[in-house]
Amino acid sequence: MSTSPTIGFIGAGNMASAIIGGMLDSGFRAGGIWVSAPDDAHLQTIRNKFGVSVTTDNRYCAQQADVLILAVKPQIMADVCSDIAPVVQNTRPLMVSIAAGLTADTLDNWLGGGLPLVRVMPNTPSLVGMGAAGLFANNEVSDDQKQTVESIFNSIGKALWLDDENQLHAVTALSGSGPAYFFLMLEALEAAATVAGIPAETARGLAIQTMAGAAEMAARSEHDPAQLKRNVMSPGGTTEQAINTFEDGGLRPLVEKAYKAAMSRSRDMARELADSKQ
Ligand SMILES: NC(=O)C1=CN([C@@H]2O[C@H](COP(=O)(O)OP(=O)(O)OC[C@H]3O[C@@H](n4cnc5c(N)ncnc54)[C@H](OP(=O)(O)O)[C@@H]3O)[C@@H](O)[C@H]2O)C=CC1
Ligand SMILES: O=C(O)[C@@H]1CCC=N1
Repeated sequence: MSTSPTIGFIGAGNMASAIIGGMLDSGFRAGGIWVSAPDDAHLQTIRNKFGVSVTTDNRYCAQQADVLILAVKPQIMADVCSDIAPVVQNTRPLMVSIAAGLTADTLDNWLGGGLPLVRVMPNTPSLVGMGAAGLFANNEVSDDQKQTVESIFNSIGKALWLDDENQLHAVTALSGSGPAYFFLMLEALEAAATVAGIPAETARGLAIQTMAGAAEMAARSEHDPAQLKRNVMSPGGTTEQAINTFEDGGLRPLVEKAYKAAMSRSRDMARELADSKQ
């Protein structure tokens, strides 16, 4: 693979935009990126924002790419794959899918078989260079190609390889969906502080800074999160009251239940989508 491969994106939504924005910030060339999606007006917005090349023709985008990132909803992936299959069977780019649930075998089957394919479960903080991605490669992927995908996702955050594709369900429920869990916490904290009389803007600013500070501390500290939490809880103080309220209200089992619901949905999607096109 060349040192600066052309990267194609099929799909131009939330996740493709997050990855492209992060890649450009980290020094990838806009001239080396192609994006395809059905709505020309939306594509023009993407082109104006990022300076990338755009087309409404998925096959044309596929033809340009050394690395082709499939960034459409899982439910339309089969149609997209069967449309581009003749092109990619000819040009044999490194295929990358970021879709939740869809297995490498299912995707490879839809693409005509035998292609190098990496499944990635990224997340939206990729847009600000703080993404977290789990990666799994099928047997056709060379070490060189692995390095290429790793360098793309490391450029927008942290990329970690998995040996077992099944673990991607667990990663989806952790870091793929995870940003939404923390946004929910921000919403709830902001609402509670607003009810207590703090202006919404101030409440949001303090809540965000607190979440960012706690994450940075957890990342840098030699202590585990339980110890860091105890360090905030002065005996007989305020934090203890809040933490006891969370524990008594069943926050831990609720988190586990929510996590399992996301993981189970990922498994169900894999089954439903594989069955739907057989
Ligand atoms: N959102 C997230 O946090 C994460 C999402 N993912 C995965 O990423 C993938 C994309 O999700 P997300 O970005 O949120 O979804 P969006 O709905 O935001 O984006 C989907 C994109 O696909 C485009 N599209 C629709 N039909 C076609 C077609 N036939 N050919 C080409 N493009 C098409 C849409 O075009 P138009 O804009 O014109 O409608 C849109 O740009 C999913 O598979 C999801 O599982 C993975 C990790 C995290
Ligand atoms: O909710 C979803 O299905 C996708 C996958 C992970 C995050 N968003």
